[in-house]
Amino acid sequence: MTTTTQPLVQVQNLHKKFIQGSTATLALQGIDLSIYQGDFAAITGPSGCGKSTLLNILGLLDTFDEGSYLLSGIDTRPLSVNQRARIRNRHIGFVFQAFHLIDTISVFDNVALPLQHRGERQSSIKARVEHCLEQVGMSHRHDFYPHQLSGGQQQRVAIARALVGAPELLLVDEPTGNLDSKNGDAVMQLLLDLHRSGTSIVMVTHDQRYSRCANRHIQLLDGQVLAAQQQEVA
Ligand SMILES: Nc1ncnc2c1ncn2[C@@H]1O[C@H](COP(=O)(O)OP(=O)(O)OP(=O)(O)O)[C@@H](O)[C@H]1O
Repeated sequence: MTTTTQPLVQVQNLHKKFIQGSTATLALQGIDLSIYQGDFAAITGPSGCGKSTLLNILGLLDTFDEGSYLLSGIDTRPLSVNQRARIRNRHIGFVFQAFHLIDTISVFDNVALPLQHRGERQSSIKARVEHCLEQVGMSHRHDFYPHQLSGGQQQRVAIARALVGAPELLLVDEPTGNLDSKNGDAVMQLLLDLHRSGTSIVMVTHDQRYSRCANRHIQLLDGQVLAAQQQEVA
């Protein structure tokens, strides 16, 4: 698909430090990065290089110490906690390695949660949740509970939950990390289909097979961008 020149994500000179007791860790040390609408960007790098920290900041789940982060042109730095939560709910979908589904409610209710937080009408929630469950091939399990599903099925439901609010940006952290290769391949195929249908995706992965599926490859090392390049999709 065609990429436009409008950056969805524009990060400049981003720094993040964690203090734990007497130890300070410079997790991000001057990251510059632009993600465009229509991109599928894979972030790779050795353990501890700052991949999840960067993804959490892009998802407004964490803050940074120095630098700037514009999301769709909005300066995220001065936003209040409530404003961040609202933008997250409206513009960003998050998929985690560990799924993070709520075990005490059904598949349908898990997927509906982001729309319920928006206060949408029940009839439109129902239609949208059904559509997203259909999209990830999980309609037949809508009244199951998460613990009654396989890992691959749970990840599909988590993807449906991330998609339900029609986010501009899907952030995906090691989506296949807890899956066997068959389920991992199926989840990756689903992400590729979503990208083809117009979703912009940033994905952290350790798996080279999957990073080759992306059209941009961003390599981190020690909290810095080692290389960022366009690539032919494998
Ligand atoms: N909450 C925290 N408190 C203290 N240090 C942290 C915290 N979160 C991350 N770090 C440190 O920041 C560095 C970057 O961590 P991060 O989780 O971003 O790495 P990563 O590249 O995602 O690693 P992995 O591939 O192993 O998941 C690590 O050295 C980590 O120990």
